[in-house]
Amino acid sequence: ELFTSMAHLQTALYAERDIARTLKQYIESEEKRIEKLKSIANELADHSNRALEQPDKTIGNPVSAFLYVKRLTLDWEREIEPIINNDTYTTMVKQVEYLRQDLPKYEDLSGAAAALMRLQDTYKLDTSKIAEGDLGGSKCATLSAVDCYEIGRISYNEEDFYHTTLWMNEAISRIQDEHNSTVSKSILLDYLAFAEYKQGNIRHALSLTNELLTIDPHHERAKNNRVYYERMIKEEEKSQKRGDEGSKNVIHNIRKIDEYRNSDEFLTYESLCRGENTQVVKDADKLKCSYRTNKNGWLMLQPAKEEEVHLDPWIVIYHDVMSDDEINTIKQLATPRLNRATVQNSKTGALETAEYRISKSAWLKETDHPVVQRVNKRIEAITGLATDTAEELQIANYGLGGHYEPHFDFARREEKDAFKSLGTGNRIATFLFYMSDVEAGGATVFPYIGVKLFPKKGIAAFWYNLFKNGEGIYNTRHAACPVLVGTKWVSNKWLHERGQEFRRPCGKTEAE
Ligand SMILES: O=C(O)CCC(=O)C(=O)O
Ligand SMILES: [Fe+2]
Repeated sequence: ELFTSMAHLQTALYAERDIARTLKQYIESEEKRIEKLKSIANELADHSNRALEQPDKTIGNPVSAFLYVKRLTLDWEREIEPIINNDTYTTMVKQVEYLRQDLPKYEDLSGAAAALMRLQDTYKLDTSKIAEGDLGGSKCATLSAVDCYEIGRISYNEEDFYHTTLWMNEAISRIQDEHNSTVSKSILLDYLAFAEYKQGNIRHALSLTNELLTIDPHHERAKNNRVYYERMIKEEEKSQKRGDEGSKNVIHNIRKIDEYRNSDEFLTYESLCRGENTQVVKDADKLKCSYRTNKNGWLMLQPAKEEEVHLDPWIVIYHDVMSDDEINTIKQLATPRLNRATVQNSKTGALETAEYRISKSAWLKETDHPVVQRVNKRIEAITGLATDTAEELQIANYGLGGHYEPHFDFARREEKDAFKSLGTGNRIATFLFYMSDVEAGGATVFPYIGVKLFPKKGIAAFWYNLFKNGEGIYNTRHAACPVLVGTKWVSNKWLHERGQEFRRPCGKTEAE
């Protein structure tokens, strides 16, 4: 999901800046051109005025006649023509078109709306609070009635009538306080009534339609809908009198239920994201903190600050395990096009956008970068496991609403071939660095065991995904909660089975 990535939006900010520069430059050069055109026009007017007073004098004198003809031919072509026929405009249009490629597109708009609705659901936020820009973090923007209407329309087009209702209602309540909104109440009522009908609330749909008809008595669709809703309600009442089974024939198939979103797992995931203590975390009183040295020279000098957050499966956090400098370097290596520079072409004067693009795949090859090597060595020292390069550090940048639904990091039995191409076996363990603080949201949660980890810049989480016999530890199922306010950077290092024979010998059972 590119559109929720902060890095992507940041690229758009650079493009926006460059478009502004292009426009300003264009305006400046056009202003100069207009000045020149003005003086050309004045000159022509002056000359013709003077000459027309005494045409004979001007045209009759061979020298003046020569100069006059020269002025309108040679000089015209050399001096005037380039000012009149000038392609600054076309150049500017092309430049803006080029830069626009990096601006958000319509699919980004629906992505941003989807992110808002995801946050609304997961964090149980009031629609009006969201519209007020009140998301629990810093507040900076509010939504107008039209903005709410547009969000409602996006949901409507995706047949998400639940959110359509919430946002159209919000638009209606905002329109009362706005003077000249560009959306009318009757349009909002029209959408709202239909969304209510689609959710099976026919009586409510009818009363909204009646309200619409008091505002706009000639609304054709509303008149038809009123007849239709009234007939449905009558039929429903008739069948109820006859004692038929409910009103199934009327409302069947109207409600679209997203099964997964209503599953226990998903509901637990969401409640953990909200920070609720849904489950009793087993053996929470036995958790310990310690300094880990592993008799390793490097760790002896600077022990890893280990904090247990769960015993079985074993999940720990390491504090201060990545420095700000290292974090900045890794972010920079992983961010495409953030190091963009805008330069001026010396010949044409046009602005050119030079891209020092470091794509993700380029990053994957940068295993010899000193910071990457240092980080890998640290993981080895702390975990006692070898870091192969089958999967390099993976960097993720979650923006608004960015999330990752519940999953296992290891390959299940039935997907034996998942990591075959790597040739290094399954993911034995996960080392997950947090490279930013997150203002609100963005926790890593483990729905089966009730563990929630809140991001903090410089810490890392570690857990084994596999028992010693290679079986997957299903209780490590985890998810990344949607980012509510701020941006979240994490870096994953997956450790594989191969190469660990002496470091973590295989066992016949789960434990040993
Ligand atoms: O970002 C997180 O909190 C978890 C990420 C994760 O689980 C993954 O990338 O596999
Ligand atoms: Fe994961």
